[in-house]
Amino acid sequence: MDMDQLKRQAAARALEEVRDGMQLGLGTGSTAKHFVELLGARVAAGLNVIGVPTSEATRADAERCGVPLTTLDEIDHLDITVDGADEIDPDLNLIKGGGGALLREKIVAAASDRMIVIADDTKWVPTLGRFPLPIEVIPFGLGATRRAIEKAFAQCGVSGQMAVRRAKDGHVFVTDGGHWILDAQLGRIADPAGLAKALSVIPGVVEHGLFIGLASSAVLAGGEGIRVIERRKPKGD
Ligand SMILES: O=C[C@H](O)[C@H](O)[C@H](O)COP(=O)(O)O
Repeated sequence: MDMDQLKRQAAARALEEVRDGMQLGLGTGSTAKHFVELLGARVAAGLNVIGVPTSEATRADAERCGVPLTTLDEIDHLDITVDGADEIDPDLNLIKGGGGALLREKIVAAASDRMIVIADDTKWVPTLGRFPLPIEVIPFGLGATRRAIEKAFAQCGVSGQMAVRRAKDGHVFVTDGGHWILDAQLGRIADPAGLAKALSVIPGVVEHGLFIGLASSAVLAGGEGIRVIERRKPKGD
């Protein structure tokens, strides 16, 4: 079975958790796109839900698939967010942002009662850090922000190359919020919660791709079937 089929299977399993009347966060990326498509088919068949997209790409997909949309200004909470991830560790801490949507994804996940992460099982890692950590930054004063990030890395016992993300055409990648992304090749992040805290207080850092204590469960699709892993600690811990 190819990777895309596995992603679709994970998305289909998460869809089983969706009930009529729910308010949903709609993730971004190739796996979340499957969820939006499958959800659209259920909406066409009469399911009544409303979604908040985590990117302009997902907004376009949801509109194409006929999923009704709203915003976090119009509703006060979400029942479930379904989103992909770049890495998932056994505590269900995540690295996200490979597609550049980490800021809106984190806002939406934090506003949700539950976050279900959907992925093929290659995303499951014993320790986060193999995937470059995306850090969304304000272009102004980037040199100072980089130095502060490097200091935070040293304090947290990690190090590695950091580069401004570029789009395929060579131009600097600009997020939906108008910011830039630094991708940091850290290799192994022994204390993701500590690093998340250290990065969050740096002026110029808008958000980072460490999602700590936000995922409630992970649906992992692999050659041997689907595994659902529930988070042991309560949300927010
Ligand atoms: O910014 C992008 C998101 O965090 C994605 O959820 C993440 O990159 C995983 O994407 P994919 O399902 O395409 O591997």
